[in-house]
Amino acid sequence: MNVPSLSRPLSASQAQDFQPERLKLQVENFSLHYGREQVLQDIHLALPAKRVTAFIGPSGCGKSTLLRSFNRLNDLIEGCVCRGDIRLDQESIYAPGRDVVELRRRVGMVFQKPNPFPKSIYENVAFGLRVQGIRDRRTLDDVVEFSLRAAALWDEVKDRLHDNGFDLSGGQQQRLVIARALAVEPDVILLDEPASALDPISSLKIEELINELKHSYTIIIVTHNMHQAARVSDYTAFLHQGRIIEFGDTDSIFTNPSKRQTEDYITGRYG
Ligand SMILES: Nc1ncnc2c1ncn2[C@@H]1O[C@H](COP(=O)(O)OP(=O)(O)OP(=O)(O)O)[C@@H](O)[C@H]1O
Repeated sequence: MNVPSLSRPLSASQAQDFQPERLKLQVENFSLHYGREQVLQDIHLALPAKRVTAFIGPSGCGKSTLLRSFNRLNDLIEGCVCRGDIRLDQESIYAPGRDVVELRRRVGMVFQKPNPFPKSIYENVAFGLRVQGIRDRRTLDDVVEFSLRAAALWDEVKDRLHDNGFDLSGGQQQRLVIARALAVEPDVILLDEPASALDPISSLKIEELINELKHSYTIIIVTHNMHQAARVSDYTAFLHQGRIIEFGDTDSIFTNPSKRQTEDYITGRYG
């Protein structure tokens, strides 16, 4: 098989053809209902490792639902039923007996509104390790520093690690939440409109952070901001009424979409 260079984005057909070990997530014939309402229909997607994929589409088309399917957060919603499969590193995440706690450690999630815990900056980041029973101070210190550096927050908080997380600005809180997700060594980070509640400068900092993090993590971002999708993502999936209308490398989707619906959406004709 002709394996494209990882330094260049893939076209949709190349992504389908991509070597299995470099695919992080594969969605196969995936459908989801909330009660009687079908929200996702026959989704097929193949997402390469260590790349950023953006989900775009009009309000209510199912972007957040699809995002939540990658770490089975929808399981917590009563009446939610799904069919088909999602594989992480070739293994089904919906297989009977799958350890969902471990899945959510590997597939971390950051929401639109920063949600630090009412604890110190240090304890916010150390939280997941403490839950795992890790008590060794040196280990905790190292992971807290590593995670805060990786989230581009260390320099701003290193002298106030024992201040409450709520004392930070909104943008800093969002980076704190990202540090908390990084501390448990995820493979995948799901970002649901992570910058939409932030001011423009904080929003740009999150975008810069995403550009750094993609060297180490596979990232999926839901965003309503077309400029942001174009800036931060390598691939884009356009959803409409629960279906993937088009998926491909971001440059192609934004400059030369193959479907009329995609073009109408990204040029602001609807949605
Ligand atoms: N917990 C829930 N229970 C029942 N229906 C839900 C639930 N969450 C979402 N829905 C419905 O599922 C559909 C898809 O919602 P979802 O939030 O995934 O869309 P979205 O594309 O992310 O929308 P937005 O851009 O407005 O956030 C909508 O019709 C919504 O009303």
